[in-house]
Amino acid sequence: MDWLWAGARSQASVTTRRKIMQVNLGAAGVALTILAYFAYYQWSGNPALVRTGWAQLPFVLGVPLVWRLNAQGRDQQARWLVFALAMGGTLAAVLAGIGTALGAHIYFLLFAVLTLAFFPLAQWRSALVLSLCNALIFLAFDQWGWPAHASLQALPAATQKSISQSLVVGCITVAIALTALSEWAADLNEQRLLALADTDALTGLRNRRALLEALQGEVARARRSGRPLSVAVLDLDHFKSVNDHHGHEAGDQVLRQFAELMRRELRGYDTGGRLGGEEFVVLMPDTDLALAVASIDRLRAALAARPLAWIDEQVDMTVSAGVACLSAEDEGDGSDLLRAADLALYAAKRDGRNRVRTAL
Ligand SMILES: Nc1nc2c(ncn2[C@@H]2O[C@H](COP(=O)(O)OP(=O)(O)OP(=O)(O)O)[C@@H](O)[C@H]2O)c(=O)[nH]1
Repeated sequence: MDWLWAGARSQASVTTRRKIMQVNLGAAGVALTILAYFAYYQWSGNPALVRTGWAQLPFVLGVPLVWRLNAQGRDQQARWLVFALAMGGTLAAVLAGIGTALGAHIYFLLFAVLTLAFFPLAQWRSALVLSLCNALIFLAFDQWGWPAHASLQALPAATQKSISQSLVVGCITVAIALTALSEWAADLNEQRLLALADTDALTGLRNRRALLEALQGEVARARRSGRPLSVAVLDLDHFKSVNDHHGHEAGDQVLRQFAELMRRELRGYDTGGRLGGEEFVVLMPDTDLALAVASIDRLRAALAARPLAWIDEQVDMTVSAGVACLSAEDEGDGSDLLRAADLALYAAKRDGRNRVRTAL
């Protein structure tokens, strides 16, 4: 799927991402249409159709270039190129053998409409120029026509009619497929953006915003069900010295490796996230204080037992944690619970680090 995202990932604007993905899809549509007709024309054995297939084929070669231009951030050129390929391919087909008698030039009408969808609003002039060009080419062919190759004209009227129908059906199918696919791509894009908004870029864990939102949800759930909810705040010990001795990159790597350890060690229904800096949080629904402490202590022990790796060096790391539990009698909300866990964390630091303490 990388070809679809090529260039869209790095864009800040949702609209630009969407347009880039549409162009990438459009390029795939051009390639598939040309290849499908190529196969059909070769199979027919009619010299005019065979010629038409070969005349269109070179335009497929430009499709990877569209994806590449998008990947390089040259999305405007990519947009023009995809239309140049589609228009060039159709023009070659009409002029090389199929002519206008069978209605192949209807594709120019399709391009006239698609242009308006593929160009962002900010480039409406380009879109309009290209759309008008396509509409004019269609009208010119429709008015004056272009003769088909003799061998096509020699085909029985019924065969000519079915080819003509297949071209119209093909045109409609391409339009529907591209519209549906671009909606699907936009949807994927939106889901991806939503996920990104909840994700900490460095560790891939939930970020502060998502954690606080999940915490409020879990508190409400715990209140409804009367089940306990535990929260742990964890802070890597003397993390500053990792940055100071090994550099900021090493610090980042340590944070990523700790996040990986959290994923491995935590239970499936716990939610881990990074609150910021070297501070992490674990939400443990349906978990009383004793069970939560045991769970977090297992994570602490796993980190203490295994140095983290940074290039050829080993970084000994430990973590301190504070755990608090919301029981049915407690009145406080999510922030109170987090504050209690934070106070317990300070106690763990004060008592010598590399330990788990609980809120009173
Ligand atoms: N590499 C890296 N460092 C970070 C990041 N966020 C915060 N830091 C650093 O983390 C360090 C935190 O240092 P302190 O708050 O003094 O805590 P500590 O050294 O872990 O000491 P204790 O918590 O008392 O054990 C600071 O030097 C920050 O610059 C990050 O995303 N990457």
